[in-house]
Amino acid sequence: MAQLSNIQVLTNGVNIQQKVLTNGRAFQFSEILDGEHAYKYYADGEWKKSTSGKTVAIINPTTRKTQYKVQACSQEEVNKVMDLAKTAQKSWAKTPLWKRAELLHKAAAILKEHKAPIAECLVKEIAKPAKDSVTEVVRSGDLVSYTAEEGVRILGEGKFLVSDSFPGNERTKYCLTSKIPLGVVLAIPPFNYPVNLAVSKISPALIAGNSIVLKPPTQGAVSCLHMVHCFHLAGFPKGLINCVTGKGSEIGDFLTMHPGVNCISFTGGDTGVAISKKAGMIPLQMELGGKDACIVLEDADLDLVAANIIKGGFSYSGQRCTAVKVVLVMESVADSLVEKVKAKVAKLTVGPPEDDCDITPVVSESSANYIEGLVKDAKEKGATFCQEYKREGNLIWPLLLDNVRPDMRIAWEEPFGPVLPVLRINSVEEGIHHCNASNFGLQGCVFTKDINKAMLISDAMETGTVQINSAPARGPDHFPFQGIKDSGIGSQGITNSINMMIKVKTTVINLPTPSYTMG
Ligand SMILES: NC(=O)C1=CN([C@@H]2O[C@H](COP(=O)(O)OP(=O)(O)OC[C@H]3O[C@@H](n4cnc5c(N)ncnc54)[C@H](OP(=O)(O)O)[C@@H]3O)[C@@H](O)[C@H]2O)C=CC1
Ligand SMILES: O=C(O)[C@H](O)COP(=O)(O)O
Repeated sequence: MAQLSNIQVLTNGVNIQQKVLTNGRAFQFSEILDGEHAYKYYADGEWKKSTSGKTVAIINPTTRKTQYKVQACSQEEVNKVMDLAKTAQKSWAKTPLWKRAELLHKAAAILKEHKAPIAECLVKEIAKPAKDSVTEVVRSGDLVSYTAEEGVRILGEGKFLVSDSFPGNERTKYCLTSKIPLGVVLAIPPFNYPVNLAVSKISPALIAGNSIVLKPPTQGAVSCLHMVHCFHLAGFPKGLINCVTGKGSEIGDFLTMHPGVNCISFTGGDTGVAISKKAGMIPLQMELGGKDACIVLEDADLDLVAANIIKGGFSYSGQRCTAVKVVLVMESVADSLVEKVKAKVAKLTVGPPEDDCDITPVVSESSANYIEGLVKDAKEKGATFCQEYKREGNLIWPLLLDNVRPDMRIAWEEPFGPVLPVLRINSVEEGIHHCNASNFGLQGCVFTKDINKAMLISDAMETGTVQINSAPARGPDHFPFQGIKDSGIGSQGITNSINMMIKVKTTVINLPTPSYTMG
């Protein structure tokens, strides 16, 4: 039986008296609980039970048993939340920028203070290794603070234009531009970074004067609800931040096509392509799948390449959009590289996330089945297995597939799991051709000591980012992050997200006669 106790939290010099639930090892915020394992949703500054009377189960990927339950919010509740968000946004837009920033800094501090219980939810919901789970929460707090600072700088600046720079005009018009919020931002993050990819949408929206409706991924929802409670404790106005839970397949369309939504920021898979087709005339920020290629030239430092392939291809069991998803290596160095990678794969630890293993169970049984389908296809078509294929439940042992050919599915599809294909190439052009023939274009990387060649290859690769001599990565979080083709619309990164969540408004002062300053 869980126990209630009072814990004093010191945040930015402010004492917050809160009730927490001590469950043996970790503790959770009691207000957000509905019973011992179910959670409420958040609207109008309060934690509520859905009137639907239904809940959605969150399955622990390791035990494959129900770990938590969240409310299955109804369409009426979504309608209410949209109204609340619209009203709250109007007054928020009139809140001074420095005050918005102050609240964000406070939320960031509270979030970081609660890194342990939130990380524990990540371990249980998405089987992220324990240390990486803590890192995700800390990184999220830093992202929120950085956004507050960047927002103060970006949004505090407007433009002043004069008319006589355009042919045919006298200096009779002064144009003042400022940056205004869009309204209600709908934020939909994916399972693999539920906290980080939620705050990367929430904080730019808020600093720019927007309100938020968050629909967390089902796997990862409880971590998100804890994160939202940190914003609640920081003292944001009622109705400004709302979090509705439920299966995307059930309430997703209703949310994304809701007339109350003024902007959608989405990260996930093909669902994003469907949303883009259905959404109305509103700004979209879409961060979708990837098939990030790693091109290895003959002069590359193969030890560096092998280390980056391990980090890039196998961290969080390959469940990152920026994971290395295909290695394109020059035939002359392929044997040597494959041997080095094989040796490192053998050292990866495999097991539960609680033990901080390198390879942990993938998020769901359906995901594990999908990965297995790609492995079987590669086997039938003659790929070389560098390790024996092994699976127990959702846990798949790391697997390097050599001599993969373009007729195999794994050459093109993203496994989102710990299975990495190696294609041997005979020219740089062949590598670039394979990379550009993909329907994805998120990131890619090239390994060579020749910076001139690296630049030419980077320019030729049709991807949003190319990393030279390192594995693909989104971070640091203020760097621009974007995909082309089916990998996305628009650009993320703190600065770009703030700019995406505003509109420019101009006021033109028309003078009766030309006026030249000091003229
Ligand atoms: N480029 C990037 O940054 C990233 C890309 N990905 C991609 O996402 C895939 C796996 O992540 P996953 O979370 O499963 O991605 P999904 O696209 O399945 O889900 C992403 C989010 O969308 C929600 N959703 C599902 N259906 C709808 C709908 N009809 N309308 C609105 N929202 C909906 C999900 O909710 P629910 O969980 O309730 O279904 C979840 O919150 C990978 O294959 C990868 O390609 C993942 C992470 C990052
Ligand atoms: O969603 C993802 O997979 C991330 O955007 C990748 O982030 P990372 O490169 O910082 O791990």
